[in-house]
Amino acid sequence: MTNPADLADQLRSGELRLYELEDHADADTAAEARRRFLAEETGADLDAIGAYSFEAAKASGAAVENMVGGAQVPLGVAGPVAVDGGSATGEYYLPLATTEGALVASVNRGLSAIDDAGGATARVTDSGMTRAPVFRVSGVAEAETVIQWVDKHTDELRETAESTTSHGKLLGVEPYVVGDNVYLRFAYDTKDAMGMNMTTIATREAAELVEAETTAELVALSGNLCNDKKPAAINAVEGRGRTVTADVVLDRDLVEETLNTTPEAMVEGNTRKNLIGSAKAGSFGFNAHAANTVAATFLATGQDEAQVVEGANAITTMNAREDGLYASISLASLEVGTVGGGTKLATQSAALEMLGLGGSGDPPGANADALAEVIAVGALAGEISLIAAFCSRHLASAHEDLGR
Ligand SMILES: CC(C)(COP(=O)([O-])OP(=O)([O-])OC[C@H]1O[C@@H](n2cnc3c(N)ncnc32)[C@H](O)[C@@H]1OP(=O)([O-])[O-])[C@@H](O)C(=O)NCCC(=O)NCCSC(=O)C[C@@](C)(O)CC(=O)[O-]
Ligand SMILES: NC(=O)C1=CN([C@@H]2O[C@H](COP(=O)(O)OP(=O)(O)OC[C@H]3O[C@@H](n4cnc5c(N)ncnc54)[C@H](OP(=O)(O)O)[C@@H]3O)[C@@H](O)[C@H]2O)C=CC1
Repeated sequence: MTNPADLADQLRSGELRLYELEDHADADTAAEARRRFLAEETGADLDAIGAYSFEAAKASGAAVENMVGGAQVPLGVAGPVAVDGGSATGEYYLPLATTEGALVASVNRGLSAIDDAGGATARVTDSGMTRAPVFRVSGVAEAETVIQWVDKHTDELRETAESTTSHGKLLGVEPYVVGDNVYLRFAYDTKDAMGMNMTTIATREAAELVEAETTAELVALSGNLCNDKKPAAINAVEGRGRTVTADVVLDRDLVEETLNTTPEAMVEGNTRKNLIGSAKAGSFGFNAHAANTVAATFLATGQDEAQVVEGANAITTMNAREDGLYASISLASLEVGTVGGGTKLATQSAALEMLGLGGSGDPPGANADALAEVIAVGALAGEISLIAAFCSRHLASAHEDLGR
C-alpha cells in the first residue's frame, strides 16, 4: 500500500505510527501522507512545506525522521572576496541563508571593503573535535589509577578508536577529575568531516577498552566536557573543531568612503562595545554578531545549526594604525565539515560547490580548513560593517530600510 491518502487514513485510525510510514512507502510518499494527516489534524495548509527540492531518500532516515517536507530559508550571496588562507586561496562568493534583512547587505559591505583592501588573511591555528565520556570511580585514589592507565596506554586507545574510521586520527586524551567522576576528553583530527558521529563512534570503542582494563564504569559517552551545543568556557579557551583567525588592514580612505566613519571611531566602538560591554555582561562572545555569519553559512552549507553556539565564541579586535584600521576576528570553536551530515543535501552541496569546497579536500581536511577560513573572513566583514554602522549611527535606519 503506497497511496498517500490510504497511508494518511491508517495514521488516523492508529493502524500506523507516524514513524512507520517508510516501511510501507518511499520517502516522498511517506512525507506526503504525513502532510495530509497533519493538515487534517491541525487545519494548517502544508503545501509550501511539500515544495522541497532535495532528494527525500537522502534526507529521510539520515538527516531527519518523521519527514514532512522542507523548511526553506532565503539564500543570499556576499562577495566576492580574496582570501589568503592556509587552505583557502583565491576569490570566494559567500552563501548566506537568513531571514534577517540587512544581514547580507552588511556582510557584503564588509567584504567589499576587505576586497578593496586586497583581501583578508586567514589561518586555522588549531584543530580537533572532542568527545568526553564520563566514568564513575569510587573516589580520587581510583581516579588516579584510571588516569595513569590512560596515560600509559594512549597508543592502545588510539589503535582501538581509529579502528572505527579510515579518516579520523586520535590527537590526544585529556583527563579531568571531579570527586568520583573521571572525564576523558578525546580529541580527533576529523579531516573534512565536522566529526561528531565519527568521534562518538570511535570514542565508544575506546571507552569500552577503558572499562575492560580499569575499574572505571562508563556513565555517559558524552559527559559534557566535550562540550557540544552548550555555551562553555572550555571551547572558548581550548578550542573545538577549527580555531581560526582572519584579519585585514583597511586604508583610512576606505574606512571613510565605504564605511562612513574613521578608524579611531571604529576602535573606540569595538573597545567599548565588544570588549568592555561583553566583559561586563559576562559574555563568551567578545564580538558584535559573529553568530549571524556563522548561522547563515551553516544553514547554507549543511552544517549542524545547533553548533552556532560554539561558533559564536569569537573575539574581535581593532587597532588604529598609521596606514588605517587593523581588524581581526578569532573564532575559537568553529565546527564545520564539507563531507557528511547535511552537506550531502542538494542546496547545501550546491552552496559548497559555489565555494569550490564540496567533498574531500586534497589533502583530506583541506576543504574543511578552507571553509573555516572563508567563514571567518565573512564574520570579520560582518563585524567591520556592523561596528561601522554603530559609529555612523546607521543601524536602526538600515533595518528600517532593509529589515521590515
Ligand atoms: C545596510 C548597510 C550595508 C548600508 O550601508 P551603506 O554604507 O549605507 O550602503 P551603500 O548603499 O553606500 O553601499 C555600500 C556597500 O554595502 C553593500 N550593500 C549595500 N546595500 C546592499 C544591499 N541591499 N544588498 C547587498 N549589498 C548591499 C555593498 O557592498 C555596497 O557596496 P557596492 O557593492 O555598492 O560598492 C549598513 O547600514 C549596515 O551594514 N548596517 C548594519 C546592519 C547589520 O550589520 N545588521 C546585522 C544584524 S544586527 C544583529 O542581529 C545583532 C545585534 C545588533 O543585536 C548584536 C549587537 O548587540 O551588537
Ligand atoms: N553522534 C553524535 O553524538 C552527534 C552527531 N551529530 C551529527 O553528526 C553529523 C556529523 O558527523 P560526521 O562524523 O561529521 O559525519 P558523518 O556521520 O556523516 O560521517 C562522515 C564520514 O565521512 C567519511 N569521509 C569521507 N571522506 C572524508 C574526508 N575527506 N574527511 C573525513 N571523513 C570523510 C568518514 O568515514 P570513515 O570514518 O569511515 O573514514 C566519516 O566518518 C551531523 O549530522 C551532526 O548533526 C551532531 C552532534 C552529536
